[in-house]
Amino acid sequence: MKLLTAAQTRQADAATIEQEGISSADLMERAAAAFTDWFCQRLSPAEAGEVLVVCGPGNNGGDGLVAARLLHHGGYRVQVALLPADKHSADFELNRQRLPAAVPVAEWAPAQLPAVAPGTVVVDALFGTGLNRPLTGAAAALVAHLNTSKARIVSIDLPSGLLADAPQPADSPVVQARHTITFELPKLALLLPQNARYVGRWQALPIGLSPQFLAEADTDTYLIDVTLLAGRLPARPTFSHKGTFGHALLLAGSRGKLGAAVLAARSCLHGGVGLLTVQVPAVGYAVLQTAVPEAMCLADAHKHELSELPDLKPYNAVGLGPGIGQDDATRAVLEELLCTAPVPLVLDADALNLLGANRSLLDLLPPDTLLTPHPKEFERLTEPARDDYHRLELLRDFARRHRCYVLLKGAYSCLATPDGQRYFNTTGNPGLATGGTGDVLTGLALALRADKRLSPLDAALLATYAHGRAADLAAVHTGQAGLTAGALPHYIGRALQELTTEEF
Ligand SMILES: NC(=O)C1=CN([C@@H]2O[C@H](COP(=O)(O)OP(=O)(O)OC[C@H]3O[C@@H](n4cnc5c(N)ncnc54)[C@H](OP(=O)(O)O)[C@@H]3O)[C@@H](O)[C@H]2O)[C@@H](O)CC1
Ligand SMILES: Nc1ncnc2c1ncn2[C@@H]1O[C@H](COP(=O)(O)OP(=O)(O)O)[C@@H](O)[C@H]1O
Ligand SMILES: [K+]
Repeated sequence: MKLLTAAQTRQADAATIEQEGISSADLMERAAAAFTDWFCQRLSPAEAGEVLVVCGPGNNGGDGLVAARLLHHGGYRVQVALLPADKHSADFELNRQRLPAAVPVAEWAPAQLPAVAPGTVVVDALFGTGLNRPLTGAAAALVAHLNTSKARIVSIDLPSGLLADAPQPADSPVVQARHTITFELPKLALLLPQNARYVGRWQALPIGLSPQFLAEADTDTYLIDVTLLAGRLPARPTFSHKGTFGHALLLAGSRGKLGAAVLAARSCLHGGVGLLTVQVPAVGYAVLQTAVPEAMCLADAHKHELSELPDLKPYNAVGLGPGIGQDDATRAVLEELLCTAPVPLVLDADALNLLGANRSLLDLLPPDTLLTPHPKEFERLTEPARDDYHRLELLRDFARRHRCYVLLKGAYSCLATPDGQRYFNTTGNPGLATGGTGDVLTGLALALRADKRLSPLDAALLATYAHGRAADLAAVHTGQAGLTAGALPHYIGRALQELTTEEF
């Protein structure tokens, strides 16, 4: 699926209105009805108590007015607070007229803002995608008032004061919502860690925006979801053999960190690789042979660190990084790998830290290499980012300059491609915030990179999505807190199966 800018969202609204021959008020009714359905499914009138709908002057405020009417008809006790404004949108005016007289409406002037009791349910319909500058004056005062009230705030489309897809000063007034209910597609701002305290939990509700517009919209930013991945993972042919799915080499582990090698190796096998060879420091030989009997094992000459690169001819892909440490001998292995690599590479963890500490090695990165840094590792490869938008710029620049794929890991991991595209992942949960889950991702990405049937992009997209999906499947049984990296590989097969396409 595509991610649209605020401007494109407005165009999508307009295209839908034109193509369906409906009025903008009809579309507003549809959007607000979707919001109200969501609301009613979660809170009964008794649970909600008094619902305060706070409306701005534009169409976001119009959504709020429609929601107030629908909630009133649904048996909720509703009152409406209006932000004082000189002008209002036409659909705001229309829905102001349509509001039943039984719903109390008051303009809330900044000098005398009524108290909002703790626990009050507030529907925030002040500003949405039309926000074009940080809030000041009466709007800023109202937002500060709501934020200090301990109300339960639900934002329509966006937390008011938050720009949909652009940075803003850190001290801008923004509503702190518990839930943000957005329309059709998430906005970029909802995916960024720096906005988590405003957004709360978000959900995108379909409102039937023009499929034609969405299909044709020009974008470089996508969501990794089942729609995007459809047809990218071919089924395993009946007469396939282990050679069909490639032979991967995993270089991992050091003294005290052999678990990383075990996790990545198991994950690679569950990811469907044909053959796996793991090279570990000599101290890890018995560990690997016992813990992962399906893998062949090479013992490095060095007891505690990786110090030598085997002949790479047999392999379709090489993964380096999990648990390797940053010894000089291991840096030399990385350098040799970059200079000689005739095969696709996946680099993670200390392989990235070694690159960061030895920046001249970056020029040796073979094209289409996949790097999987978390934000700290990415910073070591580049520079400290001013904010999440700046980090995304650095990410795009890095992937372009080095002609590689970079997966910046997090709650919504973002894959940047050599041609400047960005893909945000939609699977996974906070259960993944535990040691070793990144090693599992490396193993899975290595398996898919070794599969000659997949492009570098498809391998990276499928690995990212299936890793998060495996965590979602696992959490059903383990809960999020009980999720361990060791449990994750057992769910990878099912996650991949869901994505597999049988050709007809
Ligand atoms: N048919 C449709 O299109 C549909 C739209 N939908 C809904 O519409 C929402 C977008 O509506 P919108 O475009 O009217 O913008 P909105 O977010 O209400 O704010 C604009 C108003 O705020 C003002 N303003 C801006 N910044 C300001 C600031 N810092 N401080 C103060 N004022 C500021 C600006 O005036 P300005 O001063 O810039 O002239 C203008 O008056 C969208 O999020 C969704 O909820 C859904 O119903 C689906 C169908
Ligand atoms: N809150 C979260 N929600 C979803 N995914 C998460 C969250 N926290 C971490 N992850 C995922 O877990 C993995 C952690 O990787 P990493 O930080 O390298 O861990 P480790 O080094 O311990 O293996 C990444 O794939 C990341 O996207
Ligand atoms: K809002």
